Amino acid sequence: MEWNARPRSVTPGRQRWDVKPVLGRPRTAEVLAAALRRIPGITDAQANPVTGGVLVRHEARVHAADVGRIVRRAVTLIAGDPTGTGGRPTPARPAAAPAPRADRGLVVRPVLAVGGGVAAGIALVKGSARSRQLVALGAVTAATATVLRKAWDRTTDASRNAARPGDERHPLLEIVGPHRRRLSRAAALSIACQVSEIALGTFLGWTGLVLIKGEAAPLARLGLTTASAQLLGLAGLVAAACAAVAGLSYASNLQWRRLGQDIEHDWRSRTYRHVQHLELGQLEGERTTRVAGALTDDVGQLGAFFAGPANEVLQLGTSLALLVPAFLLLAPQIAWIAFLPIPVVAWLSLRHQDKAAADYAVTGERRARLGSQVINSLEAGATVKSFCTEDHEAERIDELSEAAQESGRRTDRSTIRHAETVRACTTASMAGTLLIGGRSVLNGTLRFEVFSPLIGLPQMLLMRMSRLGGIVDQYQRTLASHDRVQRLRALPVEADGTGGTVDVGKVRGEIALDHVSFAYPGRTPALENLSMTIPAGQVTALVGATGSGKTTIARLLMRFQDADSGSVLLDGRDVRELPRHHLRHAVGFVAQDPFLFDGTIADNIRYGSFDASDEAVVEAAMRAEAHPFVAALPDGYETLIGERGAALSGGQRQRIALARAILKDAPVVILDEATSAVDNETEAAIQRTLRVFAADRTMLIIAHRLSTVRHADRIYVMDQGGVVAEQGTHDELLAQHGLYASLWQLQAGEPAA
Ligand SMILES: Nc1ncnc2c1ncn2[C@@H]1O[C@H](COP(=O)(O)OP(=O)(O)OP(=O)(O)O)[C@@H](O)[C@H]1O
Repeated sequence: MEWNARPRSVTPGRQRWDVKPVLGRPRTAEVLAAALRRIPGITDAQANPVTGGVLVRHEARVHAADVGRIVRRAVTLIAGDPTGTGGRPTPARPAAAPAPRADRGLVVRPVLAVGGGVAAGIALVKGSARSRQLVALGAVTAATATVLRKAWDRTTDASRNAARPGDERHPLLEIVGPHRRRLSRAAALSIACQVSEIALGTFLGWTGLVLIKGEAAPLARLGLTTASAQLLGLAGLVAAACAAVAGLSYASNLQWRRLGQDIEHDWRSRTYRHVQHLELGQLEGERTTRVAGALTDDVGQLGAFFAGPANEVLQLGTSLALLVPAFLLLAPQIAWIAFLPIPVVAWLSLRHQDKAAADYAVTGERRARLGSQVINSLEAGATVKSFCTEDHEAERIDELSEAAQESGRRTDRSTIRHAETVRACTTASMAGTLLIGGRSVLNGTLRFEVFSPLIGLPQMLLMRMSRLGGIVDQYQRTLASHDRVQRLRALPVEADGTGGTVDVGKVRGEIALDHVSFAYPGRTPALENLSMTIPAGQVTALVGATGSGKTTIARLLMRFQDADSGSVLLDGRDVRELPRHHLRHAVGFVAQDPFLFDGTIADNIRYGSFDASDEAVVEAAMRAEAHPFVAALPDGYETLIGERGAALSGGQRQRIALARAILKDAPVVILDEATSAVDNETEAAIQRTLRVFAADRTMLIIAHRLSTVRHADRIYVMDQGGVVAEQGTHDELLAQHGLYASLWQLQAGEPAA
């Protein structure tokens, strides 16, 4: 039989698999790896479409066999293999799986189990009816304890994600964070509400008793001797219990919802703050939609769990805490059947949880891809139309949407199947309680007065139990969301220099690169052993081949990236030692593709210099040659420019960005192709004003158009691999008859002198 996934090696915390469906399919490999990485407890996953190998790293406490099941399940979902075994007999545990945690329990538990089994056997064969019932109850309790213990172990293991090593708190406690007081308030109200509900159920049971038997003994003991007095008393009690249930339910629901909102707001603000301080390289390495998803859907899920399912869990717990002792005290002979569904349902939920982990991860990954593609296609509107590829884009979305729909359908199927199985179990148990309890009443071993009020109570509990599947479902989603948010929060923030402060007013602006080498991850070096000086108070230009590392130099100076070796110095101090904010306050930077925010022109010019006066804004715009076109707009500086400045031309956008940098008034200014989109005449005007602006500051101009830099004090001509091919003034470079001279000849159409 053909196989889809089989383990190649299994060592503690690490498994290698051969996975056929990823062979020669980079996209499938990517989706599988990303889906596996989403699963709580799996710290890393790589899939190689060339070799078909999948490497999974996981936390030490997650069992190797569980990881094996998850990998198979995810492969099955992605490959569409309905058997769920990868087409190959599934070994109970991958070949070299590590032994389960060695503890004394390995010896003690079997001994206890064998001893308990023998004792139970004797009681069943030789004991009385009562002892048989007690054995049944003991078995139910032991099964419940075992399954719940396993569930708890798993959830705590799953919570220890790689992002927070050493943090032993349960993820739910971590999610609640500082809102424990509200949680306690909400929990207290829920418990009170639950007690009222059980009281209401008991009163209704007593009402039945009065109607059938003519009296309810507990009420007679309260002095209500006649049936009509008891009914009247019960009416009052029922009304009071109803009012209490309604009031407490309202108050507790309000508290839970507020708790959910507080948690959501708190996590969103803290996570967004963290994201803002991430290293730029890290942020650029993450898909925007993925980050946005974590900040919206995932933090929403954290709050939603507390707004709903957490309350249900507590209500279920309270019902159990009240009903189990009540049954044990009053009707131990039917307690075992009333509570039999608990271990069964808990076990089913656990099994479902195993499957759901992989299902949700694959579904989530496919949805993320769909969302990302939708945004990409919408943003590329003009490109799509110009290439007439509307249908192609629609097909791409169709394909991704179908994939998401397919895995969503599978997830829904297994979730609904689980919920219905749980319902069947609880209903069967309800019927069993009625039959066995009824038989006990008939044969006189259970008094009707005791049985009557108890009949309705487990029903309430079991109805809640039937929602356990949904709660586990939500819990699973919450853990996965928590894990994704934590992974985002585990990305490193920018480290700050410790070499003292920088007084921006005193920065001279001398920049030096000293034997700098730098390569972007996985790429050949962008700069190799580069040394150059950018003197203070002068205009220096970088020109040369595309991809020769000009922008990279600016990024190293801004500390968007750090050099792999060598150093970048500002006024003789290594930029890595300076506080990033001080350094960036000292440098004005206009990027190749400047970003304009959705807002007015004035807001955009003022961005970062929020206290600047209107006059200062207009003056900066004049220096950037932006004023004439802004003044001609009907709303002038108050004109709204749309997302990314969509309502402006490329050249207009550049001038707004230039005005923003001018307003910043920094001692060092870097212009990276800052005027590449403006016409020659406007650029000449900008250069004239910039010459005045540059008089007392250091200016680094990166440009392809040589007319932009011909007046620079020094020009560096860069060549591939980040090396300086030539340097000098415009005239000196022309006289060299080298690379610069030929570029000039090409652009200006005039030969070098
Ligand atoms: N974020 C990035 N990740 C990986 N590689 C990058 C990244 N940015 C730039 N590179 C690579 O580094 C090299 C230098 O790029 P850089 O942008 O510094 O060149 P440039 O001289 O400014 O080019 P251009 O004149 O076209 O703007 C190029 O090979 C480029 O592909």
